Amino acid sequence: MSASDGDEASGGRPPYSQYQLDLYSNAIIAGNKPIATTDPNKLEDAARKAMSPEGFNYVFGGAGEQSTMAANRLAFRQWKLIPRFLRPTVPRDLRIDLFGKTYDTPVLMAPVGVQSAYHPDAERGVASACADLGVPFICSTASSQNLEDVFSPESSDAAKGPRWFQLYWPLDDEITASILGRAKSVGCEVLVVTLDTFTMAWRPLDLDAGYLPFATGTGNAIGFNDPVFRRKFAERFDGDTPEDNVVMASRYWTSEAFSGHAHKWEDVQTLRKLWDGPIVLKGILSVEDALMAARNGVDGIVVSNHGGRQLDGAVPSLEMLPEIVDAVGGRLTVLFDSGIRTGADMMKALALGAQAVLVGRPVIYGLGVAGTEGARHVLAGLLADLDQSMGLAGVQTVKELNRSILRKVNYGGDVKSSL
Ligand SMILES: Cc1cc2nc3c(=O)[nH]c(=O)nc-3n(C[C@H](O)[C@H](O)[C@H](O)COP(=O)(O)O)c2cc1C
Ligand SMILES: O=C(O)C(=O)c1ccccc1
Repeated sequence: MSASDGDEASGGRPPYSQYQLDLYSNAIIAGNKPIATTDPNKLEDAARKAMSPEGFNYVFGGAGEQSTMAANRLAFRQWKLIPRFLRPTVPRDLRIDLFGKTYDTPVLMAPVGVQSAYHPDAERGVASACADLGVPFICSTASSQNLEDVFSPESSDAAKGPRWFQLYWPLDDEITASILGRAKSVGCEVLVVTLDTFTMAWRPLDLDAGYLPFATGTGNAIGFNDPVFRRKFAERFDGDTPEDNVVMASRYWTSEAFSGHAHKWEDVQTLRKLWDGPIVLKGILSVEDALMAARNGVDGIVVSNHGGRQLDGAVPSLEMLPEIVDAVGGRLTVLFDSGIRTGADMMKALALGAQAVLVGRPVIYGLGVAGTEGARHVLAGLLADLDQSMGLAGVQTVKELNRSILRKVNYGGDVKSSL
C-alpha cells in the first residue's frame, strides 16, 4: 500500500490502523503505556475510579434493571463474523457517503448531554478529539457548554471537523426555530431529532443518588443562552435572566424540551420548515415507525434504544435493524446505535445494513479518565480496531460489508450487564 492511498482514504491522516503501531512503538521505544486501557471492559472500571460517583453512574446507568442494556450486548454476541482470505484488503477505505457528503469513517460521536459532569474538558474537548479524527460530533441540546462556544474557532479545534446537531424538541416553535437557526450558523450539517427521551426514564442509579443535572442548571447552556428563551423567561419572571433564577429557568427549559407526549407525526412538517438540511429521527425501534418516518418525509433514522437508558425491556436495537433496513433502507438513511464497544460490533451493524454507527459511552469513559486526550484515545482505538478487523475479515471497503459475512449463533455467552 502506498502512503498516499491510505492518506486519501482517511482524510489526509495516516490509516486508522496506524494507531495500533503508534501504541506499540510508544511502549517499545519510549516505554509509555496507553493513556487509558484499550480493553473495553477495563475502560469502564477505569472510568468508575476516575470520575465522580454521580458522573460515572449517570453515564453508566441504564433504565430499570438494565435488561435492555445487557440485551444490547447479547445481541452483538449472537452474530459472528465469517472471515475471507486471499482477497485484496489494502488500502482499506473507511469512507462513506451520507446525505450527499463523504465522511472519513462510518462512525459518529453520539449526542451525549452534560459532559462537564464527566470532565472539565466537556463538549469542546470531545468535539476537538472528533474533529482530529474526522468523526462527526453530534452536539446535544443538553450540552453543558453553549453551542457557539463548543464550535468557536478561538476556543477549540472542534470547528475544524464535521458537526451535526441533536434536538430535544421544545414545545414552543419560536424557541425551536431560534435554536435551529443557531445550529445552522455554527455549521451543523444534519439535524438529529431524538424521539425517545421526551421524558426521563426510571433510572435507579440516579434516583438513589438524587442526581438530575439539568434540574439544577447543568446541561441547559444551549437553552439558557438562547435569545428567544431568554426573552420569554424575562417576560414570565419579572425581567429575570436564567442566571438570576436557575431553578425556575431549569424548570421552564425542561418543560419545553422534555415535554411529554406533546408532538405528533404531523409536527415533523414544522421541523422541515425550520431546518434547511437533512433531518434524522433518533430512537426508532419498529418497522412501523420507520415507515412513518419515511412517509413523513425525513431523510434518515437512527435505530436506537438510547443505550438502554429509556424503556427498560425494550428490544435491542441490533435485533430490529435488519427488518427496518429491509423496510425503509431504499428510501431512508439508516444509522444505528446502542451497545457498540468494538470494531467487530461496528462491522456487524454495518453488515446488517446500517450506513453508519454512533458510539456513546466508551468515548465518554475516555473523557472521564483522561479528558480530551482520553476521548481521542478511545475513538482512535475504536477506529483502528474497525480498520484492522475489516482487514482480518477480508474486507476492503465499508460497502462490501453485507449479511454474507455474518452467521447468527445461539450461544451469545455471558456478558457483564453493561458490556
Ligand atoms: C451520559 C449519556 C447522555 C446522553 N445524552 C443524550 C442526549 O443528550 N441526546 C441524545 O439524543 N442521546 C443521548 N444519549 C444517548 C446516546 O446518544 C446514544 O444513543 C447511546 O449512548 C448509545 O449507546 P451506547 O452508549 O451503548 O453507545 C446519552 C447517552 C449517555 C450515555
Ligand atoms: O441522559 C440521557 O440519556 C439523555 O439523553 C439526557 C437528557 C437530558 C439531559 C442530559 C442527557
